[in-house]
Amino acid sequence: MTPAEGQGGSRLSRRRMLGFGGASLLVGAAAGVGIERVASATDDGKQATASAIPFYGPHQAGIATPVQDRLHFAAFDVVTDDRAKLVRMLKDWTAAAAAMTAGKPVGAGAVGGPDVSPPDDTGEALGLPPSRLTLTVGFGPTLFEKDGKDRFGIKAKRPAALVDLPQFPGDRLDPNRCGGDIVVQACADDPQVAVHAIRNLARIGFGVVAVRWSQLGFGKTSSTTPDAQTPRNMFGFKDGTRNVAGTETSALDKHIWADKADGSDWMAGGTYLVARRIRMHIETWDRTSLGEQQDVIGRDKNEGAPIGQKREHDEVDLAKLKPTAHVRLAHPDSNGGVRILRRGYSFTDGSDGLGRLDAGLFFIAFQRDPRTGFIRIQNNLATDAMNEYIQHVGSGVYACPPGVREGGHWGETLFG
Ligand SMILES: C=CC1=C(C)c2cc3[nH]c(cc4nc(cc5[nH]c(cc1n2)c(C)c5CCC(=O)O)C(CCC(=O)O)=C4C)c(C)c3C=C
Ligand SMILES: [Fe+2]
Repeated sequence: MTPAEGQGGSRLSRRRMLGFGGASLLVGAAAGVGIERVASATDDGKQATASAIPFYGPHQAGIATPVQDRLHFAAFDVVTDDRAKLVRMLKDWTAAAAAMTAGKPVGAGAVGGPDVSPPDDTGEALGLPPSRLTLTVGFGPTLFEKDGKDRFGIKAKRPAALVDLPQFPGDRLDPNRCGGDIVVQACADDPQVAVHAIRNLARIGFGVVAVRWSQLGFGKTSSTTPDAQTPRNMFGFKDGTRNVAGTETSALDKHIWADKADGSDWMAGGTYLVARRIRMHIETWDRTSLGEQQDVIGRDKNEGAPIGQKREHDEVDLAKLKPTAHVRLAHPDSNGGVRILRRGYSFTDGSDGLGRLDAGLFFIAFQRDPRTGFIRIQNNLATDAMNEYIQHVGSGVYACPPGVREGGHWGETLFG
């Protein structure tokens, strides 16, 4: 396997057609058509090019990147014990991810190939711009060891920070919405682009991985761009006011990016992702008075200002908030100064059979170490007044490796 094979989308696809879906004939012609279509699709409008987020770099995109409108988050189980097959798939995923984030189809494309084989790309993103698609990969604790078995010879490389999350008071976790060996976070401004990306990765991974659970999200509940208008969550409050901004380089280095000094060389430049599916009891909240809602959050509902202040971005005066206010308990000053980068989305999956909206927050946070980040804060939230209105029902923790260099692939620092 040469580096070029591992990286170049079209060259890789020509050799790996079977892996992408069975097409192996007339590949040169098919690839030609695919590339031409890509060119016309992206040349049509300047916006298409402008809306591509670079895939390669020192850190993975989709973390400090300005938050996109939509999410498709998928956790996969690895269904083989064959390390070579897993690495092969990660290389194929990388080539596909690099293509899709640039607005190009997977492999030889969706059309123009041989009639007798399924196309490399499923086609629903044909003609759509990149839509700022980012694909971010993470590795769960079970990739390193599952049922006492070191399936891929990487047990010794499990970072100390990749701890299993403890059971928190009030958790009602559904095992079918927890864990996973590998996770992919797809974010884009167009839901079709995000869904297309996950669908094609799942298809490429057939026989190596299987989707364990997934989550769609809309209405971002965080901001990594403080100048932009802060979005609102399903409780109607501005969410993401105080977050780590993508431009805060020193805060990112201190609180988000892992370092060699943390003990795992292969994770330097990476980070740890904690995901929680949090059901919000909307009907109960909607019967709660405005004053009580504001006391629960610790901010006013209109402006988003901290209680006792006037403007959204005014400093929080913790003493002015109720001791059980969410913002007071989550604030860095209540948690040893730690900061996390929140990147969650709202979800609604219709109603729950009892007439209640099945809705909530798909909480995603990136941090340098979950022990001092999410776990510390979540423990402090044990007395949060908001707990009466929410329930954690899904969970996962994953090590997100550093970004991919051109010619490299996802998992290179771990498996290389
Ligand atoms: C363990 C971490 C956190 C969980 C879980 C969590 C759930 C959660 N949060 C809201 C709504 C808001 N959170 C806000 C601020 C905020 N929340 C966390 C952490 C968790 N939230 C932090 C670290 C902060 C920032 C604290 C600070 O520095 O001031 C806010 C206020 C606006 C903002 O600053 O973003 C809201 C609103 C919900 C609804 C929820 C679970 C469903
Ligand atoms: Fe919060």
